[in-house]
Amino acid sequence: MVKICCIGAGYVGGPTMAVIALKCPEVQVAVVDIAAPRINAWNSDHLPIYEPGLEEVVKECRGKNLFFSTDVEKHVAEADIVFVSVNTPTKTQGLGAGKAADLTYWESAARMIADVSKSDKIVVEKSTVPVKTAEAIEKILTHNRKGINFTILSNPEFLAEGTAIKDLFNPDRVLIGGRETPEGAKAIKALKDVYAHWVPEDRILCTNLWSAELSKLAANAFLAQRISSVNAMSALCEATGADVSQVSHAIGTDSRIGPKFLSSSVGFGGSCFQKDILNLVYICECNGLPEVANYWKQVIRVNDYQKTRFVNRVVASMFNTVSGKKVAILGFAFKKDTGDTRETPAIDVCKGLLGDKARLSIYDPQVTEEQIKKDLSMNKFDWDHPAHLQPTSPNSIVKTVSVVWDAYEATKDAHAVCILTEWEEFRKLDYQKMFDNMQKPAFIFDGRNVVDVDSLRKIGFIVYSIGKPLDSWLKDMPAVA
Ligand SMILES: NC(=O)c1ccc[n+]([C@@H]2O[C@H](COP(=O)([O-])OP(=O)(O)OC[C@H]3O[C@@H](n4cnc5c(N)ncnc54)[C@H](O)[C@@H]3O)[C@@H](O)[C@H]2O)c1
Ligand SMILES: O=c1ccn([C@@H]2O[C@H](COP(=O)(O)OP(=O)(O)O[C@H]3O[C@H](CO)[C@@H](O)[C@H](O)[C@H]3O)[C@@H](O)[C@H]2O)c(=O)[nH]1
Repeated sequence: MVKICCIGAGYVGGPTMAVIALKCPEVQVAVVDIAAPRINAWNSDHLPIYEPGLEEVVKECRGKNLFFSTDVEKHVAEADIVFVSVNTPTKTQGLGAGKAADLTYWESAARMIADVSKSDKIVVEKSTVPVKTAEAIEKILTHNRKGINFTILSNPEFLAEGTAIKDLFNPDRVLIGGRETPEGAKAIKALKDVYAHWVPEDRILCTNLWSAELSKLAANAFLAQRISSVNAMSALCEATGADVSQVSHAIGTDSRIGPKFLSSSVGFGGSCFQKDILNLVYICECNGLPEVANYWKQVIRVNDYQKTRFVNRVVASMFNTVSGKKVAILGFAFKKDTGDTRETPAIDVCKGLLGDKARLSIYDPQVTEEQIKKDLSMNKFDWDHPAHLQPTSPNSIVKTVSVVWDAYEATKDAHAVCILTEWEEFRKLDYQKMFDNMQKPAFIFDGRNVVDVDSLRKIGFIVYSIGKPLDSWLKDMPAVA
């Protein structure tokens, strides 16, 4: 029986291993983590992450060929294939701070693999890492190897949160990179055999190690670039009277451009895009390519501009001050169908409004009060570390923030509503009821284009919807980003 162990029971390790266990009943899969609460949650009825379809898959396999454990060393020692899916945060200190990937967790996992192994192993990079990381990992493994053979593969993950199970069941492609040696080819085949249980052969792409590592960073850079491009257009739409949804549709029908990933928003969030682009920028700089670095840096700059532009629009529209005013925030997760808040644009928007002394009432169907308060008190990049290394006590900024479990409660007596996540339920709210219970003039700032602007204007709201033709009220109160 092939034994797989995955180090890191997070958003990637948990779902990917659960799907491998489901699709390969004869393979034994152990997912291990240093965070005991996370492992306990995986073993309970309340999984540590919300992801449609995940619970069913876990329940089907858990205890049969899928195990969650804190006994990292035991399961690594027993495994034939070890996936490493630990955090690879942005460095906050020292060389490359604010850009380079921090490989502390990866390195400590590699050292532990070298220490506890008693048999040959394939070690798979599942985390997103800088190109050429495999070379460093190989050095750590082989330096301590005691006659054991380690073969390293790169198998980056392309799942998106909220659709992780769908993406894993039916991936556009699985990418496996390995050394162009007989051992490398043998290891690639072993991993390919796992995925071939359910992924068609022509969708399993095999490349050299560096192409696989770089393709992951390149894919995220290209995806984020589309969003920054459409968001840049949204500012021009507002200035000219064009409608960004119509522009997206018009350009997306060109088959060379395609319709996906052209939805204008308050900015992209999530644990990956910003981190991976910063990492790419750093690699370009280290390779003496400042023009290439600047090109990609601009994707992040436009994303920051979009969030600032949104906050400025809110404040400028409300007579240039939100001091003491109640502002309802609908949606805090970085996208719908997830409870994940990592790098969510809601953090920057809320911090911007709090900076102007607003009182916030926040509602998100999947995010807890504890998480929101933690996010609003944390420093940039602190979130991407194992739970026990994150700050715990919220600071004073969160005193003017309340978190409620209902959109109507959040908007009661509010001066304005900001929609920051595109949850389906926000399309179906009773906006008349909401309007009746708000201060007047009542404002809606839709950062996700979920509301029907015309019907809300008929109710009496002053509506701002990103990239849409401006209300005459807003035209008279220009926001300078
Ligand atoms: N979240 C996504 O959608 C996504 C998609 C593709 C790739 N990635 C990449 O995958 C990697 C993991 O991302 P994630 O979202 O699953 O992160 P996560 O924070 O949810 O999970 C990482 C887990 O690794 C554990 N860990 C860290 N060091 C460890 C060690 N030495 N031994 C055992 N466990 C350890 C942490 O406790 C944590 O539970 C990152 O490199 C990320 O960029 C993420
Ligand atoms: O047209 C769009 C599409 C997305 N977004 C935003 O972009 C962010 C990222 O969305 P998405 O890519 O769907 O989610 P992630 O889970 O961050 O997935 C991305 O990052 C993962 C981690 O590397 C990759 O594996 C995935 O392929 C890649 O899509 C979210 O804030 C979305 O709201 C937009 O603003 N407009």
